[in-house]
This record gives sequence, structure tokens and C-alpha cells, in this order.
Amino acid sequence: MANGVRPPRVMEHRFKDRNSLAGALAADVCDWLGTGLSARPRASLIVSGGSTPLPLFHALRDKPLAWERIDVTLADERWVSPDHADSNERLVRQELLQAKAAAARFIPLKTTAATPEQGLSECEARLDDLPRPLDVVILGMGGDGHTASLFPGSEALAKGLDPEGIARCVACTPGTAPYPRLSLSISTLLNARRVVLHIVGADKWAVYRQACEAGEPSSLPIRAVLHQNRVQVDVYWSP
Ligand SMILES: O=C1O[C@H](COP(=O)(O)O)[C@@H](O)[C@H](O)[C@H]1O
Repeated sequence: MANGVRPPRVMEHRFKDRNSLAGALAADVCDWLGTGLSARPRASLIVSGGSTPLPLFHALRDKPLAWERIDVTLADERWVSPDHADSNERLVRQELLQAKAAAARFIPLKTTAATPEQGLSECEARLDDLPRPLDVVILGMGGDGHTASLFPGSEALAKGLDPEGIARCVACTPGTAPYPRLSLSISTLLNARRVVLHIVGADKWAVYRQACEAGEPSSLPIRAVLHQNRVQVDVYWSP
């Protein structure tokens, strides 16, 4: 694929550094949520965990939005206690749901069930509350092309990547990353007004460019986000 060619529904936004990216993406997310709130009683924001979103969370939490009318949940969760260092819920509570954003309603994915498989139906019920389409979905991507917790080689991948699937979420145990997990399915994540892929670093840019080429989503699950006709995907990248 020639440099610069990308799937038709993909728009690229490139920044000189991570803080510039975070500031611009926070401003855009604020506009999109504001548009949702002006048209409907509530708006939804689905965020990812891991290390990439930290500067975004810090830029977003001070935005002057009617946060008490915003529902926040996660694209995926590691099945660890909510106060565990690697819990995505902990990250969101400590780093996003502060300052003005403390007024938002948070919907955790982690339940008290022992495994994500056992927690799946409660989680689906929690997500049923969210009006569709979702307003803003912000996805991350791992170096292996996973997005949310849709990992290459995991047993739940076919179910999670089914574009017409009715499952809101899937339980999985990645062979290549720690912790059992629960992930929103691709059909849930793409039923959205705005979908963002937020990635940083040259390595992730190379994986993203590889995923822009036609191929199997089972080897690079992010392909299921990039190669579809349902919604525009805005890719925000910086070195
Ligand atoms: O495990 C996960 O990985 C991805 C990417 O994380 P990063 O640390 O490379 O930014 C993340 O999007 C996902 O939410 C998380 O659970």
C-alpha cells in the first residue's frame, strides 16, 4: 500500500507530541459530547485503559461540560480488583473522574463475579442502560493489533469481532497479555456517532499502517475498526 492510502472511513490527525494530541483530542471530544447533550438528555463516552490515555484524561476532566448528564464506561477491563494498579477502572476513577468530570456517572465493567465469563450477563445488563448509538468511543491499540481486549488468537475473538453480533461484550483470556478480561464487542463499539483510535509512538504507527492494508481481522483485530462502512474512524497519532 502506498504511503498515505487508508481505508475510506479513516481520517488521520497527526501531532508533534503527546500533549498537543491530548489537548486537541480533548477539545474535539468536548465538542462532540456538547453536541450530543444539546440534542439528547444524556451523552455517553467510552474510554480505553492502558497507558496511552493519561494525558487525554487530564486534559478532558477540566472541560466545562454538563458532566452530570454524561455516562462514562470502558471499552474493556482486566478482571482484577478495582483498586489494582492494572485496573482500567482505577485509572478512570483516579485520572478522569476528577475535577469537573467527577460529576459524570461511571458504569464499571468489573463485577464481583469470580471470572469475566461469570460476570458477563451482569455487565451486559449494565450496558443495556446506555442509549444507542453511543456518542464517543475512544479506542487504543496494542503492539499486537489488539483493540479494547479483542486479542489475536483468543478464543472469544470470532464472537467479539462479529460485525452483526448481538453480544454487547465478550469474556476472554489473552494468551499474550496478563489477566482475564472483559471487552465490549466490535458491534457495540462501532454503534457510535464518533469513533477515535488514539495511538502514540512509531511502533504503533507501523502496526496501524499494516492494519490499513487488506487482511484478516483475526491477525490484527484493529482491522475490524478500520475496514468497515458503519462509522468514520478518526485516528489521532503523535510520536
Ligand atoms: O490492555 C490494554 O491495552 C490497550 C493498549 O494499551 P496501551 O498501554 O498500549 O495504551 C488498551 O487500549 C486497552 O484498554 C487495555 O486494556
